[in-house]
Amino acid sequence: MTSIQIGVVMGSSSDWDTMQHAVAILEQFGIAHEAQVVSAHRMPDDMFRYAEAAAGRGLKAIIAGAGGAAHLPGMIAAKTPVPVLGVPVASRHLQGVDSLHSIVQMPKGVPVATFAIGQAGAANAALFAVAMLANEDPALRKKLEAFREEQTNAARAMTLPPVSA
Ligand SMILES: Nc1c(C(=O)O)ncn1[C@@H]1O[C@H](COP(=O)(O)O)[C@@H](O)[C@H]1O
Repeated sequence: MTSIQIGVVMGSSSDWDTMQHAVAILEQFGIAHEAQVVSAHRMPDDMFRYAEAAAGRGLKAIIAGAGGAAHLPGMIAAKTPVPVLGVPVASRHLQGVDSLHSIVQMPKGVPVATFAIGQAGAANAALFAVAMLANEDPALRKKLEAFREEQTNAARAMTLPPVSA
């Protein structure tokens, strides 16, 4: 059995709409992963246990998404040396600016790599995790290069509609 390489955690099942875009990328690249709800606020003991066990379990990175007072990524980072990639989930009242600020402004010494708010940020966090793994995995590096080439070709093929104004 392949051991889990990337952990995906989120503060609530309401974050899944956003965070599933990270999981979709990991699936596309065939990365062994897990996804679950772990909240620093609502289940702090579970969050501590998850973070404390991460390195011993062989996780190479943890993608952590949360909205509002998004302390989850930072608190996980405080309890593990495994790299934490933070995804700000768009919140109901402040559109995720609160989430972004909560995640990005970590004190010196406890870094969280912070991505953009929402689905693109979730997908990019997963692509970043893939790029990290690809440093040690030539086959994965090839897949990533093919993905990027496809993206480039799609952008080159973009056309614009006629002026309608
Ligand atoms: N920011 C956190 C944490 C945390 O940081 O530990 N736990 C839950 N939440 C966030 O609360 C929002 C609303 O959650 P509900 O929809 O469950 O009320 C979610 O975006 C979640 O990430």
